[in-house]
Amino acid sequence: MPSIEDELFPSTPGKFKIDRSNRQLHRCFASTSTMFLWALFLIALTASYLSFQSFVDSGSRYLTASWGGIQWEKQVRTSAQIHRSGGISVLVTGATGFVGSHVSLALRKRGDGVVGLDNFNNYYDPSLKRARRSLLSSRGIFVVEGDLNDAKLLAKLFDVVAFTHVMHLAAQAGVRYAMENPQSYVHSNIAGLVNLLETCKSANPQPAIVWASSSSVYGLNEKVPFSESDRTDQPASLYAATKKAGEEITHTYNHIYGLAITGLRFFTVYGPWGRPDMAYFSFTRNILQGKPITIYRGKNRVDLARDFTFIDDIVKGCLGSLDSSGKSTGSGGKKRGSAPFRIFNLGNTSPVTVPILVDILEKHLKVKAKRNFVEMPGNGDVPFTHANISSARNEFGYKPTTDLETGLKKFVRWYLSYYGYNTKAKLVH
Ligand SMILES: O=C(O)[C@H]1O[C@H](OP(=O)(O)OP(=O)(O)OC[C@H]2O[C@@H](n3ccc(=O)[nH]c3=O)[C@H](O)[C@@H]2O)[C@H](O)[C@@H](O)[C@H]1O
Repeated sequence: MPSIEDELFPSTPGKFKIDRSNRQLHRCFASTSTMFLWALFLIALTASYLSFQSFVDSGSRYLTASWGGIQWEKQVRTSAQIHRSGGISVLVTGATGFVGSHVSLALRKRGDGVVGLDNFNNYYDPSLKRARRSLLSSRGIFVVEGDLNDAKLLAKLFDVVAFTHVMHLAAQAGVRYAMENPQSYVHSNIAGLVNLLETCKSANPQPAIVWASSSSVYGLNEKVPFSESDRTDQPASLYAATKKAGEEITHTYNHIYGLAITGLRFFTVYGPWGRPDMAYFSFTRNILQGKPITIYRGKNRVDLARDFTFIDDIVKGCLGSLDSSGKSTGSGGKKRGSAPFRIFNLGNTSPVTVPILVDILEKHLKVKAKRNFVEMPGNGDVPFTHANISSARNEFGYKPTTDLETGLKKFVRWYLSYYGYNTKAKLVH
């Protein structure tokens, strides 16, 4: 008599007898077809479960995510429309950030198509980002709320619009914050960048990319002014290291996939709608509130200096870079020929010390600062920056025109009005 095991597993090796009766063979075929039917049933069950799961997944994504759907696609398409002959269609990442919002408005003003992308993170007060978004929205610029690391979202955006250019400004900024939250720099400045490049390389047509590197890549370089060919292998902060890594990563995408890429080394950008984490901004807030400000000093009490660059000059540099970017040569992930790979300094060429910056703020705010000098902590800061801008000038006519005095006057006027101070610098609400 066959055992229970034989009945259930008739094909178990070593259990078949060569000399079988017809009845045994019949039972064997019967149980094989039963198994076959069970297998079919299980496959059908699994397939219907999986499709139900994907229905639930996509359904919940549409219910919870802030992107997707017919209406959303229409908004993206409308925002990307070009309104001038020879215009470009640009995906601006970090569109509700400081530089991103200014560049988006400038592109829109001259008739280019602009779609923004921003994750509205809370590195600094997101209400400022929302206010910038309202401004963009009032000019017809749609900002998609989403993260650079969302590959599906990026692919969808390129499905909906054949962007000619990407202005990549989304990043984890700030030199000193890198010691508090190092992972956020890796997430945005490395992983997010690679995700974006992956999407761009596969797009058909491939866009040209202009992106924000940083003056901080010069790190401990002491040769002044800083030229693009100077050494950048001594970063002083993780922020700087991720920006330097970005320059290397973009090079590989240019080399392998034929993406046209321009990296811009911004030098301490300031101005209206600026970043609250930066010194000129937080100094203004503290001075108005009667709180002390901390001013770092270098070795031997040497003042720190920055090549502070006004936002309008940076915007001109960004537009010049986009217009002279050249074309990517690849399509669908295949390189067809070489494409431009460029890196430019965008600075002001006239460094100013931090105490002088404070003098100017005091003058415009009409309030004395309570200065507290401390030795520069070893937290990633560098003693000075100074840009040589001849490459950008030769390539696309970059010429900064705003000195710190004029630029800070514009910033202070904006600050007082945005935060509701009256002319006597008192908080109204
Ligand atoms: O060019 C860049 O690539 C970077 O520029 C900017 O970095 P930084 O040049 O360090 O600007 P910022 O913080 O305004 O400090 C200015 C000066 O004030 C000093 N500083 C700062 C804070 C303080 O409390 N006291 C002080 O003396 C400080 O020691 C420094 O000397 C961007 O933030 C950064 O994201 C990146 O884009």
